[in-house]
Amino acid sequence: MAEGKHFPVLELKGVTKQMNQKKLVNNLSFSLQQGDIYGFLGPNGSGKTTTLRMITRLIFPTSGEIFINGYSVERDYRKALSVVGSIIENPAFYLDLTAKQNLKLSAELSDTKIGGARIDEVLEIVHLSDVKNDKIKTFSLGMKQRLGFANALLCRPAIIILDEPTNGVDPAGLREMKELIKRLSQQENITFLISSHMLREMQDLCNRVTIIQKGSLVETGLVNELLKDYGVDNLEDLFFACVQEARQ
Ligand SMILES: Nc1ncnc2c1ncn2[C@@H]1O[C@H](COP(=O)(O)OP(=O)(O)OP(=O)(O)O)[C@@H](O)[C@H]1O
Repeated sequence: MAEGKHFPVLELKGVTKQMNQKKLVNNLSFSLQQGDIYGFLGPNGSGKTTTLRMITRLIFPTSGEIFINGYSVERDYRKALSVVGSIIENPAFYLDLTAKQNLKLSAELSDTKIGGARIDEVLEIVHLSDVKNDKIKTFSLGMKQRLGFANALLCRPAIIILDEPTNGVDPAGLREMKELIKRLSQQENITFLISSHMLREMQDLCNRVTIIQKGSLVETGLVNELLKDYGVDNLEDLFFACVQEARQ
């Protein structure tokens, strides 16, 4: 962590992304504290993926700045991104290699030094030790998803970023994923930022939400407090109350 004072694990300060005269993300500011599970919500095309891609430096903001543990993603990206595990695009694994071989390859490509013991450790955390020597082509989608988590865990991240992780996952896989996220948040104190349209699942999982629309912040805060403020009892109603209010 940057020296001196306590920083949010992730902080966006007035971040804007403009493309072809259009503001895909508009002056967005919010911050994430350690150990929380954040839902990142918004209608289709509201700028969630664009924001997550800026946080992980796949694209650059037009203006504004992003900090991770106090380090600027633009100016100090090695330090900033060394604590980020992300699953933004679908994790692409080599189907003819085993789970362990895939993680080994990923570890070799990483900026951080990752030993063989850590590879075994992350496979254990996601309960894939028994099949670590099986080829990925024999894996179910749920197992591939867990391997994606194992891959994100390799660098001992402070934050894991997930872009619509529930897409195509069956109910058993969904339950497994939610349990895994809760366990990692509690036991490893990992912060999660999860973009999703599955509001019921997000209600089970998240203690905080950030809602955006047309690239702009609509609401951010503790789920329980926002439910009270808006006089609703579930995240779906909260979402529509926020998004409709912003439309007017
Ligand atoms: N490379 C690009 N060039 C121009 N416009 C883009 C580009 N990428 C995304 N957009 C536009 O930016 C807006 C925000 O897209 P983004 O994918 O960030 O939204 P999202 O909230 O993740 O949407 P969804 O929930 O549908 O995944 C959309 O209008 C999209 O068409």
